[in-house]
Amino acid sequence: MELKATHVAVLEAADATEARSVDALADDTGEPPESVAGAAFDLAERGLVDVTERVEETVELTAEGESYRDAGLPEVRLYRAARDVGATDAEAVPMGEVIGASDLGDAVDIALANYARKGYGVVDSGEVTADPDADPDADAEAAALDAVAAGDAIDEDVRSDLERRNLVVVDERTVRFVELTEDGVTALMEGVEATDAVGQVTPEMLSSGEWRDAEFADYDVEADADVEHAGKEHVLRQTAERVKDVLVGMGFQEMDGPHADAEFWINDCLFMPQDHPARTHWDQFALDVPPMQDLPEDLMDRVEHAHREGVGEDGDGYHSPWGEEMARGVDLRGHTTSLSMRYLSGEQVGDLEPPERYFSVEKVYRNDTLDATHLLEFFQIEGWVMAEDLSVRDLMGTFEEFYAQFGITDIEFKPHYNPYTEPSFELFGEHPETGEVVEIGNSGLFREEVLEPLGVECDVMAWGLALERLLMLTHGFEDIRDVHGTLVDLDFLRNEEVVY
Ligand SMILES: N[C@@H](Cc1ccccc1)C(=O)O
Repeated sequence: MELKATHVAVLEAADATEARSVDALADDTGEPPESVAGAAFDLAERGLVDVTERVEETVELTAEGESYRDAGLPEVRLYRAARDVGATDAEAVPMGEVIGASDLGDAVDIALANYARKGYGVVDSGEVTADPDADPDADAEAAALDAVAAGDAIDEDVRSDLERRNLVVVDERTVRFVELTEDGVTALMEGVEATDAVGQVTPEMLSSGEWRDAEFADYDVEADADVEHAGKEHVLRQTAERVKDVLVGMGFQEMDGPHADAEFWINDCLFMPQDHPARTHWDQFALDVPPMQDLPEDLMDRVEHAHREGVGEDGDGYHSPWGEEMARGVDLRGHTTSLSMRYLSGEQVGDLEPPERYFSVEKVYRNDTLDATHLLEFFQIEGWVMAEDLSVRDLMGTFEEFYAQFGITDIEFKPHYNPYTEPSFELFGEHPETGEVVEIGNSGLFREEVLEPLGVECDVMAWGLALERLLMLTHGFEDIRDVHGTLVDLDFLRNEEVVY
């Protein structure tokens, strides 16, 4: 039998009693592993060898993982500090005191993000408890960091927690093994010879004229070609564009505005009291930049009045503190309702006359804990309709019409509370794979306390829907990180076409 030289070398190096790895064969033959793998696949097609594959994983500590292995996990250090200053499960100690007693530095947020999850205690309203029964010496994640450093296997669940915290990285590689078949053994016994047929012309062959006498190997027109993955629009972007088309088709115009905005537009205009828990850095990202100067003074006065005294005849404000300084602070917007406020106030495109419809499909930022259904930044489908005499039926009808365009016809509504809408409704849809009911949006009719300062005299119904959740319902994936970030499902992103 005549074979190409690499094929002969691979066949001779392969064994009938032991599957040998491509790397081992590459060492023996002196050929690069890719050529060995290519030859092995050709030989397998002729039935001379079997090729099997195995995915091998290696787990390694990241620099951050390494640093916690030395200094201790931040939540463990927080727990020890809390116990040192006398916290128990019944005795909460102010956060400042606990942090002061610790050596946490900028690891405080990381400590807090993991503290309760691991049962060390509770962090609430700036105070920390510490469960005396918790045993920091038995911390499974700390033990796993040591195990990884020693090259030992660790528990799957702990591993995914550590991966999520970016304390370990898992590398996967496919290892191929080649084993001689009976036909391969027979072929070797009968004798295989390397053809001197040339597979590829080289520049040297051309300049020396050697090509004239060479015998060329047949060109295999049936051989598999490499798959080239061209750049393409991300499925989320495709879906965003589709959402825009649908809303434009329903008569809406698009809004645009700053990602980093004054709290005034993000919160104060929305009648969110300045001491509302959602306005702390636990929930939103504050920016260390100068306060925003450029805010409409008269609107600010009216908003302040609504907060302090309320609006209308029997209105009653919050009687809680309200300060301009906080209103001028700049945050990454936690919702795009800040854009709705800018437009409704007339600041963005001048005064509006009903009926008007506006939308945006834009990014928002929240200090959430990353998990299968939460991201720290995601796209919100914001929208509002300004018209006389709107009712809950109009709101529901609009959603039914919108979601039907995506094949979703079983939307459910649940009464909800927002400081800025009354009534308010959360929207839910059924996950096509798990059957679970997933929250997909939040909506309502803006209150007088919001509309009057803005100078809007008719009704406004409004909503914020999550684009990623819409995609979960239409495509059935269960983890939002399949489309975002470092854990994305590349096959899905490469091959999925968005057709609604
Ligand atoms: N801002 C709300 C959504 C919403 C917008 C407008 C009115 C009511 C609700 C959210 O982010 O959840």
